[in-house]
Amino acid sequence: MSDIIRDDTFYYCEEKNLRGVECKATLSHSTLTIIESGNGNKQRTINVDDMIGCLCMRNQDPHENQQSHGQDTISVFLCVYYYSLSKNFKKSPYRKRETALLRCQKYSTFVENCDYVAKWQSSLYLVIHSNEIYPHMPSTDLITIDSQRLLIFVNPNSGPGIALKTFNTRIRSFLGEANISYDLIVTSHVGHCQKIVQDFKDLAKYTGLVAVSGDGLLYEIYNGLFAREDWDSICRIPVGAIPQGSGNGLARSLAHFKNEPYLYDPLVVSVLNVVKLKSHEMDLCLVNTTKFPKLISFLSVGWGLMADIDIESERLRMIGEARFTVGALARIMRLRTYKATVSYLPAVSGISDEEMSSLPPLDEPLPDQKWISVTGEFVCVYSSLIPFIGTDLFFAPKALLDDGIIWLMIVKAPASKLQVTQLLLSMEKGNHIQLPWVTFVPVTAFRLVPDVSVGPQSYLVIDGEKLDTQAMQAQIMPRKGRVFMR
Ligand SMILES: Nc1ncnc2c1ncn2[C@@H]1O[C@H](COP(=O)(O)OP(=O)(O)OP(=O)(O)O)[C@@H](O)[C@H]1O
Repeated sequence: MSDIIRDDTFYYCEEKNLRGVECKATLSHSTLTIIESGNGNKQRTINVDDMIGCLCMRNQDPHENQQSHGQDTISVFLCVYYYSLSKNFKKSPYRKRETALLRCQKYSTFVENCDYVAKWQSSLYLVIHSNEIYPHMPSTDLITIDSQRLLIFVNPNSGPGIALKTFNTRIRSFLGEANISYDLIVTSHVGHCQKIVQDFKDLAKYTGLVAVSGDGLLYEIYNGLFAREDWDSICRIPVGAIPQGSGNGLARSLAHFKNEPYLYDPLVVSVLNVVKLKSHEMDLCLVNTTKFPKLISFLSVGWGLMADIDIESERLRMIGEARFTVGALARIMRLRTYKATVSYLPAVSGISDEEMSSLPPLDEPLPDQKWISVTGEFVCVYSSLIPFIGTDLFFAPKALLDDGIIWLMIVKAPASKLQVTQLLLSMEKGNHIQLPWVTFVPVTAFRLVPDVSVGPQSYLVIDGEKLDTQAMQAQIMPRKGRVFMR
């Protein structure tokens, strides 16, 4: 097979037998195959896609040294870490941590065996980790694992407040197994992460920026990047999402794209997306509001019912994502409607890139052509770039990372409490888009002008972050950002 990168004889070891059984190990671009010598039936195939890293280590087993009277001082071990897809007792799929331990005794000295295992280790790194040339980096030198470094932000107050503990107890060991270097910043207040990203001189030296948090810290990362002078190049730095918040739409959506068993253990599938260091282009959205002329959104813009639920349930963040259910019940009991004009540019309207870059600003009227406007009372206006806006909120079932589309939902009044309940319940499976009283359209831009002169006001919520009700306009920025996804 031409695909073979390395093959050699090792001893396949288990915890209780560190001498191991002689085997042949063959590494290709897609698998590591270990076959017991003289017993072709005993074969183990590990998908490269499931591997996160490997370590080279010396024999540490005191019993073995006693048994062999200290004679085995030459062996070197190669430990491969992988997370294979398995099924639990309920037959639900999950990622199970496994290791393959191979003992090398090819040469008569420890140093020679060490050198040899190091060669295997380098080959494994090359196949496990993406060696893509990162567009945000100043140089196009060959990227090696030693030159990769992540800047990781942890929000200790995300969701139920265990993000830092989770980092120390679980995430750190994933990074160790993957041999990924990193700098860690624990955020201390609102806006801390955004300021660091905005002011960090040498940010392009990092392979990527990672948020161990909810979507709120990711919003700070994107807006910190957007505030930089080098935005046009630095926007290509990959961003990673490790979910610890009460709203984790991006992490959930990435798992959905890869068909990964997210619900069983959101952390493991999300860490896998980061440590492979493979990135994909992602649409972003430019949002102008009356008070904030330029914001970046990677997730959603909401106003009305769903925005109210998000904001009013924030004080329940300690209960994690269940806060949205409790908040929804409270809001449906006191259902409100709001007056506004909503205008949108359907994605099928065949608008050129040039026209997109010269859309009228928020304070100027929209052209009649191509734009559709609706004035009246609304229950909810909500948009998203990606499929999931929360773990159980499958808002835009057809959304892709880089489809160039803002998926816009408009729910006009009147709508009964029953209808609104049906809307929220059917969102779990993405069936809300078929409800006859829901308008769900792919657009490239939209404008919302609330009538602030009357009645109760809602919030304007961008990626889960609250603004007072104000006029806003959003437009797609196709493939402007990047995200870590294996
Ligand atoms: N140390 C901190 N203390 C309090 N707030 C912080 C801290 N660090 C960051 N923040 C802010 O917390 C907000 C919410 O963060 P995050 O998204 O991580 O958690 P979350 O529980 O999912 O919240 P939400 O669902 O509101 O986004 C962010 O907007 C960020 O500005």
